[in-house]
Amino acid sequence: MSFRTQPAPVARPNRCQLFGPGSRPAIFEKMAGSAADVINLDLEDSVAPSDKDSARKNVIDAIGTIDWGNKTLSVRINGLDTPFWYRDVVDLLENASERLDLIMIPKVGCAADLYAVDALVTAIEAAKGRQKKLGFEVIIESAAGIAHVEEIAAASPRLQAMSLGAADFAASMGMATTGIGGTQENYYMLREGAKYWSDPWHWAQAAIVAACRTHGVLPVDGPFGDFSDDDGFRAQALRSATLGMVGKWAIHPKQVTLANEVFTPTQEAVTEAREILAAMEEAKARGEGATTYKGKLIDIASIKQAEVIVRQAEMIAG
Ligand SMILES: CC(C)(COP(=O)(O)OP(=O)(O)OC[C@H]1O[C@@H](n2cnc3c(N)ncnc32)[C@H](O)[C@@H]1OP(=O)(O)O)[C@@H](O)C(=O)NCCC(=O)NCCSC(=O)C[C@H](O)C(=O)O
Ligand SMILES: [Mg+2]
Repeated sequence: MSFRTQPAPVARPNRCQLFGPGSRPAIFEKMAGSAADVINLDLEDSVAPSDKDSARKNVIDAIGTIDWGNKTLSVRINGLDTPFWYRDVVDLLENASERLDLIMIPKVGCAADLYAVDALVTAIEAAKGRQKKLGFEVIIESAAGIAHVEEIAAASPRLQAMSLGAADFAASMGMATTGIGGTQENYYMLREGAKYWSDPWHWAQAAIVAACRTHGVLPVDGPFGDFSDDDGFRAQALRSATLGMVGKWAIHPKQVTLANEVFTPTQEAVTEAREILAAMEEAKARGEGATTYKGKLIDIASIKQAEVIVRQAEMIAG
């Protein structure tokens, strides 16, 4: 381990982030009643430009009037390249109740993007005497975002989570696909006539996880567009969880259960992790740093791996 230790991210469940357009208030109660840990009310790309003002009003009203339970409540503002974002921030901070936990900043490209929003938020919080400090989450969904991912992860103490936005990311990178996440037909290796599909999102996910873990931010996988494909969603989510991501977006309510299942450690995994910890305790008592568990090597690094699973399970159980 470096002399600089790895900071822990905020300790709250983030297995599923359920999105809904701010222009569709009829679904807000349904979102609040879902099993998602995080609710994202959207002012950005699911809202037509002509509906931006009314969506903002819907969202501000809903923050204060709907019972969101113990969910983390987030609003996705418009991008910093639009004429809408400053009004989103000003109206939310001046008029929304303090039930709002986070704003999500889309299409961030550099640390200065967060600096700009932080400056505005900080000024309004002080002017309005808001007691609760607003948190941030960001989406990495451009070539600039992934190129500057580490400086973005380090950019603001308000930053709690970072997601990969596969749709805008693919567009910005010039990727030859209209798919949002998942397997891409033409991304395969060929060996002796057989195709072996690879994962075109893998490298960006790994870069996001590394940047997030370095700076104590939660890494999250973004949308999976084909909500009729449960197996495809599950496979994408399992890959993300294996890489170190803590959750995934749902763009339809049927994806919530799938995400919660994948990002909740199974009882079997928790039992095994606890057994590894117990085996290492016994090894330590014998003065050994390494031992075997079910015929495999375990050592001091195994303690840290097992602790990740146990901590996650305990945090979800509350
Ligand atoms: C995708 C949808 C437009 C589908 O809506 P709809 O046609 O109404 O679906 P269903 O008829 O199957 O709905 C079944 C019931 O579920 C309710 N419903 C629908 N959507 C939601 C929701 N998001 N939350 C809660 N409940 C929902 C319906 O009202 C039906 O209820 P009932 O009649 O009582 O049975 C729609 O799901 C939708 O708008 N999804 C969210 C879209 C969104 O927010 N997109 C933005 C995030 S993804 C993105 O931006 C890309 C990213 O930035 C990137 O670059 O990668
Ligand atoms: Mg996007």
